[in-house]
Amino acid sequence: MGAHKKGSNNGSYLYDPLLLEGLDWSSARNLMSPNITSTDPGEEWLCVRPLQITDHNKGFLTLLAQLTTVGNVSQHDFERQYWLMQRSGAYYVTVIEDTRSQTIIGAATLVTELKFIHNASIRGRLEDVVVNNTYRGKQLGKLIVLTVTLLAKKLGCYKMSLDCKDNLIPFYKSIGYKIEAGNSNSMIIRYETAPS
Ligand SMILES: CC(=O)SCCNC(=O)CCNC(=O)[C@H](O)C(C)(C)COP(=O)(O)OP(=O)(O)OC[C@H]1O[C@@H](n2cnc3c(N)ncnc32)[C@H](O)[C@@H]1OP(=O)(O)O
Repeated sequence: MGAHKKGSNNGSYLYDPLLLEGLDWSSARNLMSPNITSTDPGEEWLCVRPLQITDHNKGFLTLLAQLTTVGNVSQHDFERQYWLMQRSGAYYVTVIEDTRSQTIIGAATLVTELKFIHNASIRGRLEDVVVNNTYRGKQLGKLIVLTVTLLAKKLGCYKMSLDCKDNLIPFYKSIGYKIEAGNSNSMIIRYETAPS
């Protein structure tokens, strides 16, 4: 399946950046005004691309700290996780860089999960969505979520799902996500030994 093929990148990206070039933005045409896309994000200093190993030095973890607890993640820890993700082929961590300051200002992850069901298909999960608070309200949240959502479709996922706080339901509804009656509960067990 496409999602788990080794990309043609030389190791400098988490996944093949060419995957972001052929996304079909036609279904998102009415969801944003003006119409921005991953290849045309509206400003020449904005770049939507796969995570790179050098993003540790571009504030990627500082950005994630605006989403949740990151903890003490050294460069070594970051790089180990990066290579494990790249080797698995299932992680599509996607970022927005402000190239003027070489800072990561937005991120979202598509995690793909191989299935036996649905004709041995793939499903997608949306994870770790965040936009730097000084850049919010400019459609970059919609842009990064739609980018990985369209990528999931392109990779052949039969569905994409997410967990979010109640106050974000309108945000996700505005870009096409739905609460399915009787089928939208999220349940959890938290393990005390692991950070929350
Ligand atoms: C699956 C997950 O990862 S859920 C976790 C989501 N991430 C977070 O909660 C981290 C902190 N929050 C953020 O980083 C940002 O607020 C985001 C990513 C949720 C939204 O980023 P933004 O760049 O501000 O989004 P964008 O400008 O595209 O906003 C789109 C719309 O959603 C609305 N919206 C954005 N954030 C919120 C919010 N927290 N609550 C309610 N509505 C919101 C905006 O008002 C806007 O509406 P409009 O188009 O009618 O004006």
